[in-house]
Amino acid sequence: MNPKQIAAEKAVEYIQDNMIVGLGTGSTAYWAIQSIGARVKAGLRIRAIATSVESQNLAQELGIPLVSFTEIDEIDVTIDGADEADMNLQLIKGGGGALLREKIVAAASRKLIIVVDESKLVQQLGRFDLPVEVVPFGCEMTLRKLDRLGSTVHFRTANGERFLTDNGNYIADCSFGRIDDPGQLQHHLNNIPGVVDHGLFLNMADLVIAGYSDGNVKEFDRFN
Ligand SMILES: O=C[C@H](O)[C@H](O)[C@H](O)COP(=O)(O)O
Repeated sequence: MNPKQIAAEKAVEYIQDNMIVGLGTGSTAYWAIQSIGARVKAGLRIRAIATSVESQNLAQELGIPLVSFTEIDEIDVTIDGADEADMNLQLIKGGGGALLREKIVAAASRKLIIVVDESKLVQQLGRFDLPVEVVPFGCEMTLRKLDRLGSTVHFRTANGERFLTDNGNYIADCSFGRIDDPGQLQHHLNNIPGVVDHGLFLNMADLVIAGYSDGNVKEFDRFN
């Protein structure tokens, strides 16, 4: 079994009957959705809310019942991936461009479980370029402001075009190098008009589950 699948299947053990479940996005969350789909088929009764069109489509294919925020105001548990997780459970997310919906879902969740393979565990955030979701209007100006924060920035592209998020925005990938003070960076990013949100998920994760290539799985909580 691959390490992503190992971590994802461990996380799915936390799901119980009657829960509202947040479905993450990406190649690790994919395995969690597959495993939830198999449990639903076997009789598990849950309702789910997806963090992207891609995850929503997968959930529908697997017969997982979906709800929207008009019907619920709290999510019991969300299982999502990450691009980096440090030992304080601070995260960089958004490598797949889904960070905004992921953050909305994470902020509505009583428990956020992050599933990763061992390569995502870092001492300090910043090796992975920080994805920032930017409104198209004035985006060149917004990019300059991100640049002035000390990053090397470029718009993400896909198939030769600017990558568009599910929300119709662009992603600016920002290379800050080692991020010594994520809280301060978050504050600066939140103050740039045109920045919708960014991939720093600070003090949001309750548990990180890491899968290892030797078949092991480890759980890290806030207090480790
Ligand atoms: O926008 C995408 C998400 O934040 C993903 O959860 C993150 O990029 C990790 O994806 P993967 O599990 O494919 O490495």
